Amino acid sequence: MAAALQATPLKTLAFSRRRAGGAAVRPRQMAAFRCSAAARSYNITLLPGDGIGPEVVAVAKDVLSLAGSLEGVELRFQEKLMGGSALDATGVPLPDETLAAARDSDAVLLGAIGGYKWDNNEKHLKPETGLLQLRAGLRVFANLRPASVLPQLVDASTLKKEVAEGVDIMVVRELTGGIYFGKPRGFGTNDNGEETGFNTEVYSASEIDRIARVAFEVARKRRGKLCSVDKANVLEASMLWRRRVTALASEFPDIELSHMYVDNAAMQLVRNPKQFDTIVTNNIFGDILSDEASMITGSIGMLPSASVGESGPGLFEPIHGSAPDIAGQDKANPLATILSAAMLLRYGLGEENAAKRIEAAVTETLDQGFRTGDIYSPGTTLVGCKRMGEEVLKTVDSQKAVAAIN
Ligand SMILES: NC(=O)c1ccc[n+]([C@@H]2O[C@H](COP(=O)([O-])OP(=O)(O)OC[C@H]3O[C@@H](n4cnc5c(N)ncnc54)[C@H](O)[C@@H]3O)[C@@H](O)[C@H]2O)c1
Ligand SMILES: CC(C)[C@H](C(=O)O)[C@@H](O)C(=O)O
Ligand SMILES: [Mg+2]
Repeated sequence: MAAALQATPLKTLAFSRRRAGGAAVRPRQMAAFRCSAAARSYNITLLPGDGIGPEVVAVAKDVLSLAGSLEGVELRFQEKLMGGSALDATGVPLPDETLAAARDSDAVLLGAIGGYKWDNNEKHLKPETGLLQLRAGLRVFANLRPASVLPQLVDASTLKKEVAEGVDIMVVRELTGGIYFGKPRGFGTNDNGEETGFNTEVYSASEIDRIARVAFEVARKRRGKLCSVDKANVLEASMLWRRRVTALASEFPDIELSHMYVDNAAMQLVRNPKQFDTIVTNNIFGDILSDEASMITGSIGMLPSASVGESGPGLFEPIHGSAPDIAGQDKANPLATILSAAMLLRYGLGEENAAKRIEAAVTETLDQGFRTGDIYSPGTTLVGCKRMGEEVLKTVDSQKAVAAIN
């Protein structure tokens, strides 16, 4: 396992805006092989999805493309159906063709899926089921969700300035196990003849070990603190989780490991978020806590994510959903998707300089005062999704972006 980790981007996962840079990044071996003939060139599968997904992916694609070309990287894009739009066109939320294209590419950028129209579909015909199938199909078990409060956005946080300022958390969420995938699940009838619905939270020791190892490695490249979040006072799956994580700690003596129950963690995140560095947790707790952490940073529209496995392409997506309430109105904040594109370059392709260009362009655009509605505060300039994208595009080649590389 340790050897396998070294041959993959997992070894390099240590995203922190403050500490970004300098880390040796190994691109996918296949990607490196493919690009040996020409300059560096990669195949990217775009899955715009539903709602605001196509709006934010269109903007992020342009930024990704420009940052790549400025660094001598050719990115070839192919767009595939996914989620509700795939259901409408093909009858399934993840067509075989989409999964095959994703598997065969060097990295995948997803917008978001879902919407009112499909909310009452049967489970196998839900857009969300397609997303779970995609994550499982790509075997991307480690989901990194960085929540950092940028100085420009302290005022957008719902927390007091002194609480939010300087927060820099990495949530490492297990993504292909737990209650999302456990069996048995379904609907039934109890002894009273009443209808029931049930799911199973189940983790094997090896599933826990592999995500915990990733988290220890991530913590090692950050501030050396790892908090494992569980519900070991009640749930057997969490009891095993805590035992395995504790046992692994002896391999990482330099990491300060702590454990916290998830209900307390939810409370501590808004009481004193600065106490956290790296958090490792299961699939469902990670889903919930990362949405909560996103609000500390100002908006869910700011949080990117990277999902990676032991081999194969990574999946990069904002943590937010399809936001049907604002879809089609050019109101969505594209920065989470743009920052996901930066994670794609760094962790998916090993193109650190292009990633830094994008991150610098985002901070520069915020410095210039441009804000979408979700992060707006008085004195700043309110813009829509497209305009925000244009402003970021203009700064990908700015002096600040170039300085970020050198
Ligand atoms: N990865 C995904 O594709 C994903 C993630 C979460 C939810 N979903 C799906 O999305 C649909 C809507 O779910 P939801 O409403 O619970 O969550 P959501 O994240 O779509 O929206 C929650 C709130 O945040 C706002 N918001 C989200 N992203 C934003 C952005 N980029 N800019 C500005 N505001 C933003 C929305 O307007 C809404 O008020 C559901 O079908 C759900 O299953 C998909
Ligand atoms: C849409 C849903 C399946 C998904 C999840 O629960 O993982 C979403 O909430 C997310 O955070 O990516
Ligand atoms: Mg979620």
